[in-house]
Amino acid sequence: MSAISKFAEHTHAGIHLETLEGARDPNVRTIRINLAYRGVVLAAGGAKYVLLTVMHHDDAIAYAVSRRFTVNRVFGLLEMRDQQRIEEIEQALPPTPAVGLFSWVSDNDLRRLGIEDVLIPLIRAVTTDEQLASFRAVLPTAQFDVLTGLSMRMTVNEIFDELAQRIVADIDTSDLFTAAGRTPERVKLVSGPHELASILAHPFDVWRVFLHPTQHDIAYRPSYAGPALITGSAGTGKTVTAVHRAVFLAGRLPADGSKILMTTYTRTLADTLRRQIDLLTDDKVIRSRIDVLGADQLAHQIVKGRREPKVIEPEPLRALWQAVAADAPSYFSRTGTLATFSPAFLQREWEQVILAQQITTADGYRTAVRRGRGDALRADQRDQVWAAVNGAVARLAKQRQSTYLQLADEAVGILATSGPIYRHVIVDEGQDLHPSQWRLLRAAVAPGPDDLFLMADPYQRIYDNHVSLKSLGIEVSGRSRRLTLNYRTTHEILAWSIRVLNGDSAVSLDDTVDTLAGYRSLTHGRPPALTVHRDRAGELSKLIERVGTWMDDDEVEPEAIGVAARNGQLVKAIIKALTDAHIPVADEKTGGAGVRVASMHRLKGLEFQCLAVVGLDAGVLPSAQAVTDPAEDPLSHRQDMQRERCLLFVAMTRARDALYLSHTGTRSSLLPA
Ligand SMILES: Nc1ncnc2c1ncn2[C@@H]1O[C@H](COP(=O)(O)OP(=O)(O)OP(=O)(O)O)[C@@H](O)[C@H]1O
Repeated sequence: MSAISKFAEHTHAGIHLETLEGARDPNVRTIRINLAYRGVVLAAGGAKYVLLTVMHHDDAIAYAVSRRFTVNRVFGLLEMRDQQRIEEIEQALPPTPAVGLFSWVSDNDLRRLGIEDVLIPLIRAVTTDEQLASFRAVLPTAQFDVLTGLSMRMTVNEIFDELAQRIVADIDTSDLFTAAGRTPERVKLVSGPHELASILAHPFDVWRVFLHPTQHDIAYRPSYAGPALITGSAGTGKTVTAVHRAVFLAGRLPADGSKILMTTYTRTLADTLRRQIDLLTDDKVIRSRIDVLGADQLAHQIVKGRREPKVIEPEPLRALWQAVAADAPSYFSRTGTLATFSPAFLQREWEQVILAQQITTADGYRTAVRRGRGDALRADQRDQVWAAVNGAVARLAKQRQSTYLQLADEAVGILATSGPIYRHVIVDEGQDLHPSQWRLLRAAVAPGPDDLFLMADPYQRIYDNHVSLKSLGIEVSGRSRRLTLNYRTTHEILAWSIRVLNGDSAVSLDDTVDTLAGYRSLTHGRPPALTVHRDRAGELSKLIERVGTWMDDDEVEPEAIGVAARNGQLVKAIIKALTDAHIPVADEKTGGAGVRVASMHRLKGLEFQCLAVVGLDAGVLPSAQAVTDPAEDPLSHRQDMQRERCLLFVAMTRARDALYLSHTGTRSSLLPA
């Protein structure tokens, strides 16, 4: 800070900078920080300077001498390459192989995608993915990105479409400073020492400062004419992008009390969002304009303005449906046996058909379309279901209790008279919201430009809610964007996780079939480890060993370690085993810090440096309780299985650097071979 301040004070800043002999780039200089350290600086023209890095003296000189900066002819970006290393590699190159990794792409197509001419011979020599990966540190990032996409067999056109919005006309390739401004993922132009200090205060939260161009374009677009939908699979920075948008929009709000709502699936996730907003801005005015609430909290808060709502807890609710199902009449099933409706079936029918479509009469239910609800019901069965559901609703009313979905419906009614309460609504984890919650969000903001900004990943749908936004009056057509680069997980972990999805396709909230094309990670690491055990005790003792190694040998903080299992019983057993082994376990209730042990569902939206997913036995995953018997209803069975696969996918993609998997006895059929 003091070196930079001194530098800024002097009008003839250039005099503090030293040029270097033998530098690959004439514009690179170094600046003294103290006796031990030097900064490397790029003179970008017109008395503008870019601080590239700060290193020990000798390292700084070596860095400064080797790097070269150019302006990309297609995208106008400021790019850096390790010219010295490239020259060394080129000298050692064998003759261009007949079949290289990129033989199928013409030189012209490479150029069209922004690859520099000088790099083409090097690229032609690449024959394997590993070789390409080893070039990561020497090639300009954006060009390396393109090559990774090609190596994954994305077509030239697919990549071009991703990049098309970034093409710039009339580029002056000698104007480094303008190019720096076009490169927000690498360069941050600061207004002064205060902004610089706030950046240096959180060096590990790189996303606060540098967004990927697609993320940046999405988050900082001046305006969307209406609701916008951003999809992207796990770890592609949806939350980060949403947080940037929230702060950007909050900065533009008039000072008339207008507010932004940022909402997500649960209260815990809302807490995470709140922390991220606090990291991005310390401006109290901006902060005060953003409400962060879980979707249920929002419904509760609005109803609370009118009356004191009493929400039924999950356990009594389950008991209530059990009682209702026990009283319901029996019927002959498709296989000719006498059957009764299960409590889970009745509850799902209520939530997924009746509440979802706001059906209020028996006649309405008799003719309702039961999209995604498996086997058809005969008219007499529908009357039975209707009577049973009405029984449950009447019991709830008698107890003066409501479910959160009922509160959401009530809140919509309240807003219909009071009018919208937010200027913008931003939604994270949108794939799991219920139609009642969507109606509430729709009612919370007046239709118009920038009303709804929605983030969702249909491959991470782990509840039953399949929503068509259009049918709920939320039209996103022409305003959908996709994020494809995974910033969290290594290539090795991601490859395993994707295989769990088994090639299933998922329908997005805008009714299109989502695809994982181009979904990729740029970092590499160890492949996931999978261990098998004879009994649970053995499995848990290996888990303790694993967690111990992460903490002791790899020096990972306990809070950066997660352990996931499919059910609550296993979670309890793991907590006990870790506690007995004197490993600190996080406790949400007391706020105690430690390793986070939770069900797969509860890890949604979070991330861990090291993650263990245990108890992946055939009898545990898929969960028998959560999957309909195929003989009873094949369509529901398929949907339930896909949901279980997504759940495992969500769990595995919480891992950043290390993923450890284990099971006792026969492995789950959902694990890839
Ligand atoms: N541009 C970026 N630069 C650096 N890190 C980033 C960037 N974008 C995202 N990240 C990091 O990648 C990780 C995943 O980001 P984020 O949680 O926003 O993704 P997501 O799409 O919401 O994930 P999920 O759907 O799996 O919850 C986080 O650690 C985040 O800090």
